[in-house]
Amino acid sequence: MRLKKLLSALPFYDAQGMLDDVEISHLEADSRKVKEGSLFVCIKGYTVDGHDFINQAAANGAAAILAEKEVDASVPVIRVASTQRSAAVLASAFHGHPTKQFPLIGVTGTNGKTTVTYLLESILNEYDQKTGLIGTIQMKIGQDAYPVQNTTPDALFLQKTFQDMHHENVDAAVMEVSSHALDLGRVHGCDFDVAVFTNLSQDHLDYHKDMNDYLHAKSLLFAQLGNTYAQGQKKFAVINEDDPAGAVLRKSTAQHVITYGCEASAHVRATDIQLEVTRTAFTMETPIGSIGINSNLIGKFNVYNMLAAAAAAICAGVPLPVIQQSLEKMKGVSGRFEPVDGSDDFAVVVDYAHTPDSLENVLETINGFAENNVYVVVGCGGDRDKKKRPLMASIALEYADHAIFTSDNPRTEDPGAILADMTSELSGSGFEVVENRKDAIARAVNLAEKGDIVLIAGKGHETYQEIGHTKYDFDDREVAREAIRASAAN
Ligand SMILES: CC(=O)N[C@H]1[C@@H](OP(=O)(O)OP(=O)(O)OC[C@H]2O[C@@H](n3ccc(=O)[nH]c3=O)[C@H](O)[C@@H]2O)O[C@H](CO)[C@@H](O)[C@@H]1O[C@H](C)C(=O)N[C@@H](C)C(=O)N[C@H](CCC(=O)O)C(=O)O
Ligand SMILES: Nc1ncnc2c1ncn2[C@@H]1O[C@H](COP(=O)(O)OP(=O)(O)OP(=O)(O)O)[C@@H](O)[C@H]1O
Ligand SMILES: N[C@H](CCC[C@H](N)C(=O)O)C(=O)O
Ligand SMILES: [Mg+2]
Repeated sequence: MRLKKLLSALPFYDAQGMLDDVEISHLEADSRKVKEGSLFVCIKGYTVDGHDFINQAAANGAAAILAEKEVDASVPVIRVASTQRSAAVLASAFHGHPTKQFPLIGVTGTNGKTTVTYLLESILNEYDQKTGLIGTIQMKIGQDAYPVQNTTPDALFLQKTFQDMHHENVDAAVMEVSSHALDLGRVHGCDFDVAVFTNLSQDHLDYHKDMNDYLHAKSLLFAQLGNTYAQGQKKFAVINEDDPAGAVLRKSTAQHVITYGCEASAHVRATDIQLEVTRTAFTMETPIGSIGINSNLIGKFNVYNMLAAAAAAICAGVPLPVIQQSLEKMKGVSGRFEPVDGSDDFAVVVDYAHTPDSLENVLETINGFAENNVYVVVGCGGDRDKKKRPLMASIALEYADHAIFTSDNPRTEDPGAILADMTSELSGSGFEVVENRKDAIARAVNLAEKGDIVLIAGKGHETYQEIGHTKYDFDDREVAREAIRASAAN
């Protein structure tokens, strides 16, 4: 594409050098991956500054540079106020505005995003729609899956991926939208049709200044839905009525608001909820009728996830019987309340709870079913919100009969220091510290007796443990299975 044509997507820019005949073949934010004809986007990162790699980009064949700072280069330089935001808009234009080609559903909130996107994928598939999916576990086009590094990838990867989805004829796409992505403008350039809010509780206070700042980032998804109605276009905000943050978020958009929850005022509402150890049943009342749901998903928090997915599916025009069939078929999401087989005496559950609220929800659910003792194995990630560490530890102690505190992904932090942060406010008994995660899981399994439940929290579907900058193979489910086998053999 001609650079000048591409730049018509931006309202303002300063140009340095001759742009007339410049042809752009590719957009790239990593100088090491620049090819002949790339537009190199300089991003001031958390670790390094992309502006420092202009020479390498030019040497690799960059046709032009998009920069925020004044820079010298042998190729034309386009200066903008925010390269991150401008790059998102340019990437959308470069790839033919792919998100205008199919409905896009974005899901944000502290907990439940992955679960809601998987529920939506399965509802849309049940409705014979081919879907795209982007989130924490993976990226999917139809049934083909690809690995991802971030829950919400950077804008250049995102827009290219949406173009691939369009070429593969997806009927709709569902994606998780993290607060980091909203704050960093990764989703600028996405034309969302439905925006879903799950809930807000403490997390990521290493990144966001405070809870208000975090809420503000979430609100950007709803603001991005727009405040004007295009001819014939219907856009929806799907909001959790029972979460106090919902009242703020609904004011961030002038589009239609559909609420869900257990309160009588919600548009999509759960009544007669029956929480059982192997299933959850409830009645779902909606503006287009009522259905009974008998689901394999466990816990009241999953009732909220199902309501959110159903409300978004209703907005996307899916009939109620299809929603019902799909929710009832859904087996669960990898690493979310996933049982580990192997013992006839006690139960072992692996779950991705890595925030205070999710840990509390899962432990509350387990306590509701436990015939005997509840054991929890849990740690906190390194290079992440330190403020959640003591909170998670006291929740573990409050709800479990015995807590074993261990390492999650220590990353570049000292595992002992993370554990000290977790246990700093605890006193008395009811917990122990076993730094090595494999040993901690084995310890819990060895302690468990008939009727007990062991919860292994925090890493869910992850198949690695990140220590320093290295990811070592580690899967809680495999480690637990091995520990159960070893304990049965003794
Ligand atoms: C804090 C944060 O968001 N960091 C993201 C950021 O990394 P960074 O700022 O460190 O990048 P950097 O290494 O300083 O590089 C800056 C620029 O220089 C370029 N560069 C660098 C080196 C070089 O030789 N040449 C060059 O051009 C880089 O390509 C980049 O464009 O840009 C990277 C590329 O897009 C991201 O992968 C990375 O996410 C890291 C891995 C991360 O952990 N992010 C977390 C905090 C995150 O975003 N999490 C959210 C929420 C998860 C949840 O739901 O809870 C998510 O959406 O994943
Ligand atoms: N609606 C919910 N409310 C509270 N906790 C939930 C809810 N849904 C799931 N959880 C808990 O949070 C954990 C993570 O769920 P899920 O992966 O769906 O959330 P997420 O928002 O995608 O998380 P992440 O921010 O890491 O991407 C689950 O394993 C469960 O413990
Ligand atoms: N998306 C979250 C996942 C946390 C998972 C937990 N296992 C950890 O490593 O802290 C994050 O990057 O903060
Ligand atoms: Mg997720």
